[in-house]
Amino acid sequence: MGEVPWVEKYRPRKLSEIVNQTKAIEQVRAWIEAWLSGKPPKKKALILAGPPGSGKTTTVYALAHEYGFEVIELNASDERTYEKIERYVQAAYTMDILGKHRKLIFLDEADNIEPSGGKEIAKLIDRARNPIIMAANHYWEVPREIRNKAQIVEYKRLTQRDIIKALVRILHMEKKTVPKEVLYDIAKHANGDLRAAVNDLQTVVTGGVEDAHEILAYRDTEKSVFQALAQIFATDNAKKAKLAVLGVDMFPHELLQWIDENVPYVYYRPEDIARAYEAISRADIYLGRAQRTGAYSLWKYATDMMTAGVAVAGVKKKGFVRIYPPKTIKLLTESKTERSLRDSVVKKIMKEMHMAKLEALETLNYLKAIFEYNPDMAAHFVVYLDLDLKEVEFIAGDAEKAKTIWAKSMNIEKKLKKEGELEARAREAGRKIEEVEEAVTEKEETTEAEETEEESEEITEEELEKAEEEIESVGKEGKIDKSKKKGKQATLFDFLGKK
Ligand SMILES: Nc1ncnc2c1ncn2[C@@H]1O[C@H](COP(=O)(O)OP(=O)(O)OP(=O)(O)O)[C@@H](O)[C@H]1O
Repeated sequence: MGEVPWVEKYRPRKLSEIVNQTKAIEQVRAWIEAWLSGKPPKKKALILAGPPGSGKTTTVYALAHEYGFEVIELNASDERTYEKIERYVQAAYTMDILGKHRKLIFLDEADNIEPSGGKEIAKLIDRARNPIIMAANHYWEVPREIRNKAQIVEYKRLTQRDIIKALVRILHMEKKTVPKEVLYDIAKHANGDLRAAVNDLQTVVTGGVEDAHEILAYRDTEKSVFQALAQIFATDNAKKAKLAVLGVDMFPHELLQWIDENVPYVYYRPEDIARAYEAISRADIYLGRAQRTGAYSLWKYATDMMTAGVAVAGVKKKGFVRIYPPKTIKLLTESKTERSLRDSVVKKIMKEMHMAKLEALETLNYLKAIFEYNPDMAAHFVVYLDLDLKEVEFIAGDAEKAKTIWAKSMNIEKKLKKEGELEARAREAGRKIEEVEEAVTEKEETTEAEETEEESEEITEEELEKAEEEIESVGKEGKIDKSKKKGKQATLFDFLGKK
């Protein structure tokens, strides 16, 4: 039996113990008291909206505890959610004869509800005889029909100070200490997520503080791989396991290593371990095939196998599961610089090619192949994506190759610059010609009847010649088709037409 997860052990039992969410708690209290007064509030559902680990779930359980409700917890990604809500939505509101508690329906991850499900659930809210509370990280992703029927309660992102205070309290109760800088590091990396911070603290304390830095190095503002793995290993629900890796900033083969190495810590029965590795090996086959054939659409199936396939492999150990970073691969030695180079290249691909992150990661693979085999084309990408030399070295994976590509890209840049200048000059010449022509027209219109033809000829002739020279010089550099030159007027109109 594993150790009890500290996030559960130290979850506040009373609303008053919830840190730094005073306004939210007040709103929740007022709403539940309206239910208890016998006259349900205008909005029969609440949406607790805010970042992960800010106290939403904790609020629901503390509320139920204080006001005597039984929580019926449902997950939006569960296929049968609707059915289940329907069952409870109409359940007796008062305590029943068996002395059971009133029911409070808690629907987590409301931002994962499909729009069609949203309509159905909105209808159930209308009929509800029990309080319904939903939680969501992204309020605007909750279906509109549900948002219309629910009161929003906002949860703040916890500050580093809040997090440190909570961690110190836990350490005190556990009679443990960790160096101050580790504590600060945990709080910083948690990015307002107290659950992640408490899990990190337990990992560091149980695993020894020496490797704290190594573990914390993987935490960043994106969803951490630790959280994703913890979710995969905590569920038997295939859909939930698949969703867990969304937002994890990793290639599938890296993720596979993480899952692979953690399987033995999660499963203990040999047959379950075997089943999990079966799923992993299938994922590996898909990944290999994708790599060889360039059919990166296979990544999706690989990811499904390694998440959902592993999650349903058997009976998991109870309690806190410590997730270990993989030891056997280069991943660990991959320096921070390399990771940040990859991130910057991926960002550029996303921006210039209007792609989502996963597509950009796939594209990076194609680019790697192009940089390996086709330096000319690679050079065009360097210019197009505005890559710097370090990024080129990263994609090419070879300093010599990178140099060749870089030199080619410099030539392209030069050519483009020259073309740009030529175009600007051509535009300028065209502008001058227009000015002259306008002057001529004006002159013709205003010329007195007795004015000689010669005089007007004199002015235009001189100006036109100048403009012609300009065209001539641009034309020499290949920008103007001189074959069209037939005479003064013809050349001008040709050129203007070309503009
Ligand atoms: N404001 C808070 N005060 C005290 N403890 C908190 C607070 N927020 C989070 N925690 C701690 O972090 C853990 C996770 O919190 P909780 O489950 O309430 O997060 P959540 O907001 O529901 O997150 P998610 O959106 O990921 O479900 C809890 O066990 C609790 O110990």
